[in-house]
Amino acid sequence: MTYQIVTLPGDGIGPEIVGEAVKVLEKIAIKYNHQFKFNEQLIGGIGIDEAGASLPEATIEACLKSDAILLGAVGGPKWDTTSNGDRPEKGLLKIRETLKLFANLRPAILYKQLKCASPLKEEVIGDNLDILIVRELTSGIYFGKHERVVMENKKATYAEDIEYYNVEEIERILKVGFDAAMKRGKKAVIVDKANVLATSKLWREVSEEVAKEFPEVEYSFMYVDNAAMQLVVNPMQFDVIITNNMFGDILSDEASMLTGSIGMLASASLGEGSLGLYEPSHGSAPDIAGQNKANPIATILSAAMMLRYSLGLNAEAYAIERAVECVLDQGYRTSDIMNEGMKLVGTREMGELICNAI
Ligand SMILES: NC(=O)C1=CN([C@@H]2O[C@H](COP(=O)(O)OP(=O)(O)OC[C@H]3O[C@@H](n4cnc5c(N)ncnc54)[C@H](O)[C@@H]3O)[C@@H](O)[C@H]2O)C=CC1
Ligand SMILES: CC(C)CC(=O)C(=O)O
Ligand SMILES: [Mg+2]
Repeated sequence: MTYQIVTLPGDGIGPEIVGEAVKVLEKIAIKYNHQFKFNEQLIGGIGIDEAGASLPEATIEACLKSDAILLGAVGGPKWDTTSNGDRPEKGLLKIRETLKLFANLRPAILYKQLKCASPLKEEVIGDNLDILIVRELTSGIYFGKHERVVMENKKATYAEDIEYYNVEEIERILKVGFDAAMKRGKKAVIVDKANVLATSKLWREVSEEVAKEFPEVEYSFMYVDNAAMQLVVNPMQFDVIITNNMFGDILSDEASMLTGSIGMLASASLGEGSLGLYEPSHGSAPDIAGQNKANPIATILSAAMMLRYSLGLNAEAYAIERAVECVLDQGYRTSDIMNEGMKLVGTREMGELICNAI
């Protein structure tokens, strides 16, 4: 069968890690007799440089015609102050919004081989850590009004960012979260700041209603400040965490360290249909870009999620996940997950090793 895949390498380490994930998908295509047609498009800083926009029209058109999208990362100091107000991150937010990808699934899974790569004590992370963060992705403060008003009297200058959620937006992400919990450990924690925020209070009300549709799911609420602490004190208490756009962004970076590195955390951004966007949870890592140092595993595992969720290729997704485990079993590590006695490899070598293990 033939599948159309748009690749959006983006900036910084993006091209390096997407390159390795494409190699892995090419190996899958050979082994399982599929055809993946890759169509590379621009997004982020390179979009601004080469096409004058962080999300060029041609990219949107290609994505809409595709079966799935694989993205690297966007951003970098070069574009932190552009003259027309555009910046790489705007392209990322816009593609999520345009494709209506409201549900961001970020699994923080500890590979047993990486227990000692985490800065947390082994007894804290346990043996089977597997948390799914379900993050709302197309609303909240990232999509509210952002304004800066400069007054003549400098002291009166102000800026504001508005957090907005309506019932429909909250309901649909909660349903994704509760549904995921039903297929896992049947436990959901809704993370908010309901002791302060009106939006969080609304999330709680809607949660009580949605929960009635999932009577088997044991659910509770937790304030985000406590959740940040609980994730490092007792991460094993969590099964599914459901939360808003900004809290999910922050907590998923924190949860990544339970797995050893942000370079291990894959993600899937999904909407109502089968079209999805798959990307590692990390950014463009300008500090290591172009040095063959980036860990490509988060992107490779995101490609596995793409096979599972958008293309329905479960066996193939599983083959990638097993290949990653096999390479970790053999002791190969990129520098972010390196430990004594292990074999240090670069981005390209890690990609090759995973291909060879398929
Ligand atoms: N989805 C996206 O495209 C995102 C883009 N960004 C953008 O990325 C740029 C850098 O942001 P930062 O805050 O530094 O976050 P970052 O996630 O790019 O990097 C944070 C730290 O993690 C390390 N790191 C990240 N990915 C890694 C990997 N695969 N292997 C090994 N180490 C890895 C980096 O070297 C750095 O030390 C900014 O322009 C930011 O706006 C940030 C987050 C998400
Ligand atoms: C750069 C942001 C817009 C996105 C982000 O940090 C993320 O999705 O993890
Ligand atoms: Mg982030």
